[in-house]
Amino acid sequence: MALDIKICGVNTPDALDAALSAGADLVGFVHFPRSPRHLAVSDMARLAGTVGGRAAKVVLTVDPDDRLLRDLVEAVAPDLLQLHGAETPERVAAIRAMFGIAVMKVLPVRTHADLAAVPAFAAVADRLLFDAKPDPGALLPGGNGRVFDWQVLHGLDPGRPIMLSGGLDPANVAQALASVRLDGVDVSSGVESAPGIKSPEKILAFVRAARTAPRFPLPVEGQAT
Ligand SMILES: O=C(O)c1ccccc1N[C@@H]1O[C@H](COP(=O)(O)O)[C@@H](O)[C@H]1O
Repeated sequence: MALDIKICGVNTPDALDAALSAGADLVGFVHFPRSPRHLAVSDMARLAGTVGGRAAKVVLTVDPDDRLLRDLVEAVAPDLLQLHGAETPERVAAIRAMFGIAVMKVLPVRTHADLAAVPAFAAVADRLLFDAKPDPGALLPGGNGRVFDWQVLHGLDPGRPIMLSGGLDPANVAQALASVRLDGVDVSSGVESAPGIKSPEKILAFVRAARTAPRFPLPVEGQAT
């Protein structure tokens, strides 16, 4: 499967240009007022309206109510809804049914025990995104630049595309892709020069590093492919 590369927290035309010209497959727009990447519905609609089919549009929300989702869906016409809160499998299924839009559920991970809910979410979500679990009381549920032990995902096969996020950057994304089987990678703070300020150079370096990385499982030396 081709690798999906998502640049998230895109909040300006320059950041969007950088992500699109670097060749990102998905661009993420955050609606979460505490985030330095937050976009109001109308600002998101304006920015997302310029994507023009060059990448999939992802709207990120945290425990959204139906009203907010309806406003975002009408204004932005996303290709994918990223649910980054404590949404239950029942809520994920309801949102998917209500809007008829693919849903990516985020699962926060620190240890193997955090994967217990994978089958329940795999049954209702189109994709799963594994992100580093934030510390209790953290201001943001994601976008914290924290890495978790990728080996926790080793051997995981939920029957849905798997994306990885959490502290990825141009320097470590190749290592992540070599470590476990992934269908996609997602980055926000690792391609910024300051919180909420995307760096075009880092975006390009991230996409290049991810595109050229050997992916798990790596070929065994001397073995025919
Ligand atoms: O980016 C944010 O501000 C954010 C706010 C609320 C929920 C999630 C958020 N970001 C997502 O978190 C992961 C990991 O980000 P990072 O690369 O470690 O900075 C990613 O999916 C972001 O889109």
